[in-house]
Amino acid sequence: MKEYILAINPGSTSTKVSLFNNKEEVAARTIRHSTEEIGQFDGVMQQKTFRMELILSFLKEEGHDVEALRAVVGRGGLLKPIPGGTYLVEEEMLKDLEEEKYNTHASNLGAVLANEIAELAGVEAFIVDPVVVDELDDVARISGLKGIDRRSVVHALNQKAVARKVLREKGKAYEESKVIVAHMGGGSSIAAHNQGQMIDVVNGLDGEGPFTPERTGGLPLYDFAKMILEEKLDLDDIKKRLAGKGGMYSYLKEIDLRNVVERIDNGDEEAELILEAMTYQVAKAIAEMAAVLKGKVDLIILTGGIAYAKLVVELISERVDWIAPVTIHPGEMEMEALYEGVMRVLNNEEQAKHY
Ligand SMILES: Nc1ncnc2c1ncn2[C@@H]1O[C@H](COP(=O)(O)OP(=O)(O)OP(=O)(O)O)[C@@H](O)[C@H]1O
Ligand SMILES: CCCC(=O)O
Repeated sequence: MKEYILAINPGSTSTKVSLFNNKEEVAARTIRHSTEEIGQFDGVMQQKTFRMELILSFLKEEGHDVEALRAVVGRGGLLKPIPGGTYLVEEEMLKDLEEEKYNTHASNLGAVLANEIAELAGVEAFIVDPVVVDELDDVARISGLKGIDRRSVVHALNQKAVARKVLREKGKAYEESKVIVAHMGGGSSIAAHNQGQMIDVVNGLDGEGPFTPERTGGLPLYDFAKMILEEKLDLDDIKKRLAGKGGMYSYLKEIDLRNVVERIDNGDEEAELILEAMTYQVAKAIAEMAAVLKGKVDLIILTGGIAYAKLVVELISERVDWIAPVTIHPGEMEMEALYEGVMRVLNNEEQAKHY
């Protein structure tokens, strides 16, 4: 009987898979990929077969066959700007992802892998709240240079799921609240949620806002332009410098924040300064979003893997808790949010959207 939902969340260093049945996560695995494993591929799309085989092995080892799947859902990637919701994976979407029309990102594989497995199972594939969910106010799109618009690239899936959960626990509705969510992981995004709409976001992928373990965030533009010319960097070099080899890694050769905290505990002053700078920049981005919400902020929520670090939470909170109370929700709820998104469609509470 077709009863299971398979959720697939491809990240830069891992593929997370979960199997759900009847509101229960019956099996889950985070398959880690070493730098060597990933390094043998030219790009993200070339990793499709490699990751697909790992997902099929997961299913087999958990004692399930693709025939048992009722639907497959993947984390949505860099697509054209679209409203939030659950989308059917369709040809045009796959084409944009496979051609990397809107840039490269591990999550681009979400729809592609979901589609491959759904085809084997003879069922439909979906994505939910992809990273390009666009609810920006028009004023937020203006960059300051005609010809370049700001765009919404944001951990929409986790930001919205966490905001809904935290607010529900406080007896408030997401659609009636004004919150700032800072997702801090390998990448970071900070968004102003105005009664259910992310009306502005600090988009770390495009080089805005705070640096992260591996990304630069915003840079002094003139000096970066000089660096490009002096070092004769091509577009691939620039992308790597901005995401992958930027941020904390460029100073400390470290992307695992736990190791940085350990270095600080052992008296490493450079590590202490860099960590303080990262939290300082996150705090500034939160305050920027407070201005977007005209100072009327019900809650600030810190989430993502980095929110597990007590020191980070303390350093950010002491700079922003004058704006609104700070709540933490470490880690992410992405797998659960993918499942819930699909079930809303399968239960006819919502219509699947077309790309
Ligand atoms: N318990 C912890 N204490 C401190 N830092 C942690 C902890 N767990 C994870 N991190 C840090 O969080 C970062 C990764 O966060 P996360 O797992 O959210 O990222 P990701 O899923 O790879 O990327 P993204 O969140 O951008 O999708 C790493 O720097 C990691 O060291
Ligand atoms: C929000 C997804 C893009 C990123 O990794 O920052």
